[in-house]
Amino acid sequence: MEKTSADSLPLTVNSSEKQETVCIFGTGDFGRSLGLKMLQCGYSIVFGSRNPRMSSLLPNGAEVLSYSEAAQKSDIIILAVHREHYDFLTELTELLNGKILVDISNNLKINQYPESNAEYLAQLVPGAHVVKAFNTISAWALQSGALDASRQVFVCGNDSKAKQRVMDIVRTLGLTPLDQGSLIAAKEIENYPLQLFPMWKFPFYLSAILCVFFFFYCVIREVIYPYVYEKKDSTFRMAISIPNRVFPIAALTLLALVYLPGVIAAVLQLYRGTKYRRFPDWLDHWMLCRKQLGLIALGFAFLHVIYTLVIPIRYYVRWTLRNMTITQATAKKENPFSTTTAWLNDSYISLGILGFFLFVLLGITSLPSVSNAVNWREFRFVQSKLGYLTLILCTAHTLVYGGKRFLSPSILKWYLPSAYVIALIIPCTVAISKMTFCRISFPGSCMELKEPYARSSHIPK
Ligand SMILES: Cc1cc2nc3c(=O)[nH]c(=O)nc-3n(C[C@H](O)[C@H](O)[C@H](O)COP(=O)(O)OP(=O)(O)OC[C@H]3O[C@@H](n4cnc5c(N)ncnc54)[C@H](O)[C@@H]3O)c2cc1C
Ligand SMILES: NC(=O)C1=CN([C@@H]2O[C@H](COP(=O)(O)OP(=O)(O)OC[C@H]3O[C@@H](n4cnc5c(N)ncnc54)[C@H](OP(=O)(O)O)[C@@H]3O)[C@@H](O)[C@H]2O)C=CC1
Ligand code: HEM
Ligand SMILES: [Fe+3]
Repeated sequence: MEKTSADSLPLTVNSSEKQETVCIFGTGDFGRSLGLKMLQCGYSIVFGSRNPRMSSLLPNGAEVLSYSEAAQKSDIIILAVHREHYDFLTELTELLNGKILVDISNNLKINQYPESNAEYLAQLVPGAHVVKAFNTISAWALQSGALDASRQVFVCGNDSKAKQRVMDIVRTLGLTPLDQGSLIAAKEIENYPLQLFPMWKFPFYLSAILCVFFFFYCVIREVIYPYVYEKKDSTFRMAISIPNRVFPIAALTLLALVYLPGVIAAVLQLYRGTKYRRFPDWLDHWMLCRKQLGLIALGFAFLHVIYTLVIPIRYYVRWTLRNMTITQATAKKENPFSTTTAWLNDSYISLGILGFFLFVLLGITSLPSVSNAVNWREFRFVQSKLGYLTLILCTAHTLVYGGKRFLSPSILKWYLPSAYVIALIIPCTVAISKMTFCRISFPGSCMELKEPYARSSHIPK
C-alpha cells in the first residue's frame, strides 16, 4: 500500500541533501513510531511486513512491501520484531548478506536467553553486520517527543563501519549514541530497560530498615516507657516528635555511610600495601551507590528541617510553654537567663543550618547539568572535602544538641540511651578515621578515584 507524498513532512535536515533509504521490518508499535520519527528527520522509509496490504496506521510517506522486497531497497534494516519471530529471517539470509541489521529488541526477563538477542540474530544471519541499538528508547517517547529521560541510545556491534552508520542515524534523530563496544556488550544493554533503579535498591532498603528500627526504638523510650511507669498517653509523639528524631538520625547515618566506604577502601589499600587490586564486590557496589545514599540522606534532612520549622505552632509545645509560665508565676519562682544554655542552643541550631546549607550544595552539584559544568577536581573538592565538612557540621550539631545531658545516666530508659547517642557512633567513627587515615594515604590515589564515577556514569541518572 503506497502512502501519500512525503513533501509535506517537516524536515529537520537540509532538504536538498538526499537522505538514505532505511528499511524497517515489522509494522508494530515500535516500527511505526521509529518510522514516523525517521520520516520527520528526512529519511525515506520502506516497511517490510508479513501482510503489506493489511498494514494500517502507518506514517504518511512510507512504503510497505513484503519482507524480501523491502530488504532489497536498503542496506540498513531495522528489525522491529520480537526475538521469538526471528526465524523468518533464515529464508532471507542470501538477501541480507553484507547488510546492516539493527537489533532493537528487548526481553521480558533479565537473562531470559543464554545469548543476547543481537548475538542470536548474528548466528541466524551470519552474513549480516548486526548492530544493537534503540532498545532503551520507548515507542511512546519516540512518538510524543518526551525524550528527556531517555535520550541515550546504547550502540554496540562488531563492524565499526556499520556501527558508525547506525550512530549517525541516532544523531540525526536528535538522540545521543553511546558506543558500548562489540556485540558482547549487547547482553548488558538488553538488561538495562529491565532494571528497576538498580543503584537505588540498597540505599532504599537501608533507609527503610534505619527508619523502622529508630521509630520503634523511640516508641519504646517515649511512648511505652511513660505508659508503663506513669500511665501517661504519649502516643501523639508518633506524629511529629518521633519522626523528627527518626528523619535527622537517618540523614546523619546515611551521610556517614556515604563516606565510610572511602575510609574502608583507604584502610584496605594500606593493609594490602597496593592500590592496584580490585575491591571486594560489596565495597565496589557500596562505592557505586554513594550518590544515591547521599541524595536519600538529603531528602531526610529536608524532612527534619520542615518538621523543625513547625515546632512553634504545635499545640503540645504552646501548651507546655503556657503551663511553665503559669506554674512559675503562681510559685513566684524566677527562671534566670542562662548564657551557657543560650550559647549551646544557638550553636547547635547554627551548626545545623550550616550543615544543611552544605548538604544542599552537595545535592546541587550532583545534578548532571551542574556536574557537567565543573571539572573533575572541582567536583571532587565539593563532593569529598565539602562533603566531609557537611558530615562534621551535622555531627557537631547533634553533639552540641545533646550537650550536657549527653551521657548522663538519667537519660537511660530501660538501659536504652537516647536514639541520637546511638546515631552518633557511625558519624564519629567515620570522621575520626578519616582524620587518622587521610594523612597516610597513597600518593596519586586521587587519579585512581576516577574509576568508580566513570563506571557509574553510564547508569541513567
Ligand atoms: C547530597 C549528596 C549528593 C551526592 N552526589 C554525588 C554525585 O553526584 N556523584 C558521586 O559520585 N557522588 C555523590 N555523592 C557521594 C559522595 O559525596 C562522593 O562519593 C564523595 O566523593 C565521596 O568522597 P570520599 O572522600 O569519601 O571518597 P573518595 O573520594 O572516593 O575516596 C576516599 C578514599 O578511598 C580510596 N579509593 C576510593 N575509590 C578508589 C578506587 N577506585 N581506587 C583506589 N582507591 C580508591 C582512596 O584511598 C581515597 O583516599 C553525593 C553525596 C551527597 C551527600
Ligand atoms: N514498544 C516499545 O516501546 C519498544 C519495543 N522494542 C522492541 O521492538 C520490537 C517490536 O516491538 P513492538 O513494535 O512493540 O511489537 P509489536 O507486537 O507491536 O510488533 C511486532 C511486529 O513484528 C512483526 N512480526 C514479524 N513476524 C511476526 C510473527 N511471527 N508474529 C507476530 N509479529 C510478527 C509484525 O509486523 P508485521 O505484521 O508487519 O509483519 C508485528 O507488528 C520488539 O523486539 C521489542 O522488544 C524496543 C524498545 C521499545
Ligand atoms: C536548617 C537546618 C537545621 C535546623 C534548624 C535543625 C534544628 C534541630 C533542632 C531544633 C533539633 C532538636 C529537635 C528536638 O528538640 O526534638 C535538632 C535535632 C537534630 N538534628 Fe537538626 N537541624 C538542622 C539540620 C540538621 C541536619 C542537616 C542534620 C543531619 C544530617 C541534623 C541532625 C539532627 C539530629 C541527628 C538531631 C537529634 C535528633 C533527636 O534525637 O532528637 N539536623 N535539629
Ligand atoms: Fe546499590
